[in-house]
Amino acid sequence: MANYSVRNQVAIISLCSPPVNALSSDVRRGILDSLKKAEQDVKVAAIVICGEGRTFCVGADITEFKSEFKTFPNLFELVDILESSPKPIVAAIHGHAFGGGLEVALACHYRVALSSAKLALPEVKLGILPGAGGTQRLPRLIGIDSSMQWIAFGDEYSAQIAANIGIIDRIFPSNADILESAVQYAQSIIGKSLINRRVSKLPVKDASKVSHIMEKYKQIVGKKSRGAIAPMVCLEAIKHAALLPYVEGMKKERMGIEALMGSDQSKSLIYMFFAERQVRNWTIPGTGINSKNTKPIKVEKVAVIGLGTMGRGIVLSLLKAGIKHVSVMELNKTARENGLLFIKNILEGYAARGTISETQKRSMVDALKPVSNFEMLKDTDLVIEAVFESMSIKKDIFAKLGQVCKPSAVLATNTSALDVDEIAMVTPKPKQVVGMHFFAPAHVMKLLENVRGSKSSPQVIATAMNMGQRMGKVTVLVGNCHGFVGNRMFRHYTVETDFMLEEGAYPEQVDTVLKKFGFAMGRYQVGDLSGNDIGYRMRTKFEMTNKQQPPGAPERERHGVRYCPLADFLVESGRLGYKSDGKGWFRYLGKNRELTVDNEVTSMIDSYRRRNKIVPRKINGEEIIERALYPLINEGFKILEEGIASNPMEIDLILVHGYAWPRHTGGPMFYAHLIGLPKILRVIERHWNNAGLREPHWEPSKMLVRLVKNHGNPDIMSWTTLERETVRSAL
Ligand SMILES: CC(C)(COP(=O)(O)OP(=O)(O)OC[C@H]1O[C@@H](n2cnc3c(N)ncnc32)[C@H](O)[C@@H]1OP(=O)(O)O)[C@@H](O)C(=O)NCCC(=O)NCCSC(=O)/C=C/CCCCCCCCCCCCC(=O)O
Repeated sequence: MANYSVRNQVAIISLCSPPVNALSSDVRRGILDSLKKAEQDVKVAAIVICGEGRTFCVGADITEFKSEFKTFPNLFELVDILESSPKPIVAAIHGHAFGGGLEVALACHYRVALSSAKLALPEVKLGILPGAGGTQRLPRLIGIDSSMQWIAFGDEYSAQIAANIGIIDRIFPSNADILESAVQYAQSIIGKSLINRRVSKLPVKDASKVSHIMEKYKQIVGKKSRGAIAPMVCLEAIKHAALLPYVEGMKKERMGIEALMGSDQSKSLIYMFFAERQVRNWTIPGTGINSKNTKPIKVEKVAVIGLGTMGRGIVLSLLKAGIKHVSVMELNKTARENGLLFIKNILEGYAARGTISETQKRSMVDALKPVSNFEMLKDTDLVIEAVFESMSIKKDIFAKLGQVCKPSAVLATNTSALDVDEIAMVTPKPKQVVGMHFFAPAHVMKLLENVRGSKSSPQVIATAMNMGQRMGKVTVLVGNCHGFVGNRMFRHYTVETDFMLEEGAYPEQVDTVLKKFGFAMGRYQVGDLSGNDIGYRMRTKFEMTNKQQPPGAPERERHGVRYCPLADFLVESGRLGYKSDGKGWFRYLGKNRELTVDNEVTSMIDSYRRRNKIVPRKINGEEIIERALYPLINEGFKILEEGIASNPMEIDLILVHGYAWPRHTGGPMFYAHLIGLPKILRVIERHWNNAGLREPHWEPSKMLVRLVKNHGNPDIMSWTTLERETVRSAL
């Protein structure tokens, strides 16, 4: 709804729909009714639209997208009604003016804002476009070039930047009273002509350059938003602002939003939006323990052990989170000096770019406390161990931590696959131990996979979850198993793509198909970028690599299971990827590391096939997608079945934020839901029937089988509940 009052000739329409004043049908109706009152009241000479509570308005109510967003007044009807008002309207912005909220502001005749306010047209991130005139009004205010930048990427901008380019007419200090300031501003414009204040009537300044600008953004969007439809539709709509009168441009904008709204990509992106918020409400399956009934321990002093790649990133994340005391312990002198230098350089970079102020930088540097022995960690609240991935080294460290740290200290291990319970058992209080699996580089990557050990106490889990959120990470709580959620699932992707290489595909073909699906890089380029030796080291631990096999052992089998050694050959011939002189699955040439197909790799694959009498066959794109992605989905269901994740959203967040799964498909589980579970199961069963135990990753998840058998193609939101009911009724 909207509240209405009048103060000294100024009508105030305040949006009132906590927590973020989304433009639900009630709010739109409230604005319209209030506007009518203001227009009819002869004592009113100007109008202010503001937001109650923490923000101006975050845009259309996303929860209404399925139904109510069309009811009168629709948002695009409302903005035209506002703009045509005979009385001047001032938008008073604090907090956020996002999406439809900014479109409402653009339809007002003046816009004022607190300096702390943020503005954006982020609809593209939900797979739609600003369909309430945003693509037509913004170019008339700031030009085609800047509009494409704002709308095709959907990023937020400060009120000051918005003022610099002409969106905001007046900025007030962040501690000013926005309503009071806006009312005074409104009084100052009473009686002024509105001729140049109706944005839809303005010309587009850089209209003549539209083709050139369009080409530029098409290129950028093609690279940055691979496979996403909405950014291109946004660009098209903005182009029409330059070429057509407002009313005609609006028709094009309408066509654009009609094409996008309800599309699979938009559904996926909206699902992601809610998943990112839902994940804060963590729960331990089957226990009743959750974020609502468990309080974290107060954390003021944190320590990080190890200043290698992971440790450095973790320290930076803690500093950015505002932790004022971060002890860093690295016993190797060179690693310590390099690590500290790296951290300081990154902070310098943030300050130079204005991401943090000089004062913030200084206080972050002051917060760094190098320590040289375990004793110095005795009053630390949270210790994050980030040393080399070796069980014996980690156990050694935890045994020492268990002796010196105070009983309430939370002891976290940053491991990507090791058993958290085994590490915990060397301490006197295993309930204080938890896993915190960061992704490299930890100060950049948004994902944190927190691992609950079988003994971790609820309070300790809550503390790790809370710390992840303080660091601004998408923090997902998972159970303890080999590889946790992400690595456990992703392994199948690499295994099955390698099998396709054996059978007839080549790395460039696989990568091209995966990029078309939306991955920023294909499986083989990712291997080259992160280093093919990482997987090799892991396989070495399980005595699987080519070199470790006794003479005469079957080349295509390990421990009775199908195996493809091509990745081993690659590493054993020194082709680790980018880092080994640009040689990996591909060759990377020149300063720009241009990816090229390397005949040496092609010959290696061909001669391997000849040696093993494999007659290569043509593998099409559909088969590549199914075989690369479906085993991973199957594993996702096994993870749900075992309670390692408590719902599909958690799995999807992990794959999207940690493994670059294309966001616009919603992650593997949402993608499975879009494809339909019966089809997914059919393909999995076909492979399983053909391969059997030689390819165990195709063994269908029991949960998936049960869901399809009992419910056909149930909605993703009901999967875990239906599974629980089925299992309960079977007991
Ligand atoms: C940055 C934020 C604004 C704030 O962040 P933060 O402070 O961290 O708070 P959050 O935790 O994120 O949010 C708090 C709670 O609020 C909920 N929330 C947030 N935004 C919305 C929203 N827009 N709608 C509903 N609910 C919202 C959030 O879920 C939290 O809830 P909870 O506490 O977890 O329960 C951040 O919130 C943010 O970024 N929000 C999103 C902003 C955004 O994306 N805005 C754009 C929305 S889309 C829009 O505005 C579109 C406008 C054009 C519509 C055109 C309409 C015309 C259509 C006609 C065409 C007809 C087509 C027909 C086709 C057919 O027939 O089908």
